[in-house]
This record gives sequence, structure tokens and C-alpha cells, in this order.
Amino acid sequence: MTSIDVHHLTKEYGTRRVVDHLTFRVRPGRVTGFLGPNGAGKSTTLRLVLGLDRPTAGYATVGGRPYVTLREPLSHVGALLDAQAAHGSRTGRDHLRVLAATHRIPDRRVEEVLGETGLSSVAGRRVKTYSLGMRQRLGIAAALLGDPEVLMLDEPSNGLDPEGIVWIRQLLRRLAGEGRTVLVSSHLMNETASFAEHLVVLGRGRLLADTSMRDFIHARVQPRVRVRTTDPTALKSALARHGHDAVQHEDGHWIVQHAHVDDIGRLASAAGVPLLELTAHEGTLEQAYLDLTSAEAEFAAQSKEA
Ligand SMILES: Nc1ncnc2c1ncn2[C@@H]1O[C@H](COP(=O)(O)OP(=O)(O)OP(=O)(O)O)[C@@H](O)[C@H]1O
Repeated sequence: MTSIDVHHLTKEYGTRRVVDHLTFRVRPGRVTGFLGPNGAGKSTTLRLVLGLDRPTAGYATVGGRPYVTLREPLSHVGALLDAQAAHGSRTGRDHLRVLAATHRIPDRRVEEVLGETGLSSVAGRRVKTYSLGMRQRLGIAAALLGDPEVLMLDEPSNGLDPEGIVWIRQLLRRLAGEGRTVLVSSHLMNETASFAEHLVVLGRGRLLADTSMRDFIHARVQPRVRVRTTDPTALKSALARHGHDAVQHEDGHWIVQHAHVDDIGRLASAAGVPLLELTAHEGTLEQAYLDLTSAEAEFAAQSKEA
């Protein structure tokens, strides 16, 4: 089993602690979204896992071993940290060939990953002529080159057009479906919700959540139910009898707060209320994330005042 494990990982720059006793495990077979406000410490954590920076305390391992001790690292871990990292005067193909040659990766992988990332037709062009989205695809191609079991991608959707966004979503799901460990940082909540099953959330260097997407949302955002009826009086009194509050909106639909669609459906049916519409309004990742991070910001403000 190839997990990423982070144990009491701590990083200080001067007197600033930017990663603060972080402990979590990223498991294979699912995409884990890595979230947190700007400056929360996500990139620093990824750099520490990849041995690009030394922790002040704690440690991180990949498949039980520190990254720097892996003999053929690109065949274990593929990473996208900075899509601008490729040499501008090389062609995309040459960039990948150099990487393959220096990491004992067979040359045939170059054409495979060019095809997989949709870059085959531009592979002979110099990287400096690439758009942001093409550079992003090249960075992802480099991460996939060694056919690694573990992928760590920092903002992979950056600069991708709508077609690219759909592509990366499918790619991430497929990689996880193949049993790989996939950790993806992002600021795009709708995007993250579309591919991640699990979440690790940081705030000011600390772990705020390590939980399934579903539990994360359900713990923070109450479900609501949207109802339309030809008999609002009967609906309102049936809801009131069961302790539900409903608010009527302009076009005549009602929103029942803190309610599950099954319960409202059952009680409307039992009371003989004719329904034209009954829709579950589940919470979104964005709502849940903002709820968590605004509470964190409030805590920060309070502790400064105290
Ligand atoms: N080399 C460095 N020297 C000093 N401070 C640093 C260094 N690298 C990062 N930091 C600081 O560490 C904090 C965490 O930064 P980091 O880039 O890890 O956050 P992040 O969660 O990835 O943010 P973003 O979402 O904006 O990319 C920031 O305040 C940043 O300024």
C-alpha cells in the first residue's frame, strides 16, 4: 500500500511557523483534495514531502520511506508543483526526454504521456511558445512519466480551458480508480467537489479537517428542501405540525430549512398535500469550506484580541 504519511510535520521560516504539527495520511484508490486559504501551508507541505525543503520538526514518508531515500523517485511519485519549471528553449518532447533519460525511464513513455495529455501535436514546439494550459499539461505529463503510484499535483486545473478541466477531472478519477494515491491542491471548490472523495484542509499551517467529502459537507451545511404545491395552506400547516419552518419565495416555491427530502415527501403524502415539485438542496463544498474557514478566521481574530 502506497500512502503519503505526514507525522507532526512542522516548518518554521525564521520565527514564522507555516506548517504546524501536521499529521495526516493520504490513502490510495481515491482522490484527496488538499484545501486551505492562501498561505495555509499547502505548497510548503508538498515541498516537505518531496524533500525540496527540510522540516523544522516531524517527518513525511511515501510508501513508508522518506522521498529522498527512494531510488527511482519519479517511478514512485509524480509531482506538479510549478508548471513554469520547464526550460523554455526546449521542445515539450525534449523536456520529457531529458527527464526520462536522467531517471532511467524508457523513452517510449514520452510519446505515451504526450498522447495522454493531448500534447502530441505540439510536442515539437518550444515550451516558451506554449500557453499556460499547454504548460500545465506538460507539467502533468512530466508527473505521469514514471507511471508513479503516487501523484501530488498543486493546482492542476490552473490555466486549463473548459475542455481541459473536464479532461483533468476524468484523468484524476481514472488514476485513483487504478489504485494510485492522488493528492490535489486547489482553490476551485466546484472542481474539487467534482473529483475528490476525501479532503485534507489546512488553516494557518494546522490540520482543520481530514474527512470524506460527504461528511465534510453534511457536518457543516444543513440540507434544505424545495417544494411547490397547489395547496400552500395545507402544506404550511402540515409542515408546522411537524415542527418545520418554510419560507415562500416569489415564484411560489417553498424552501424548508434543515430538512431531508424523504421526510418532507412522506409528511406531504400522509397529509394529502398535492405536490408539483419536491427537490433536495444538498449543501455544496464551497458553503462547507467557507463555513469552516470563516470560523477559523474568527477564532484567529478572537485569540489576537484575548
Ligand atoms: N521560502 C520561504 N521563506 C519564507 N516564507 C515562506 C517561504 N515559503 C513559503 N513561505 C510562507 O509560508 C506560508 C505558507 O505558504 P504556502 O505557499 O505553503 O501556502 P499555500 O497554502 O500553498 O498558499 P497558496 O494557496 O497561496 O498557494 C506563507 O505565508 C508564505 O509566505
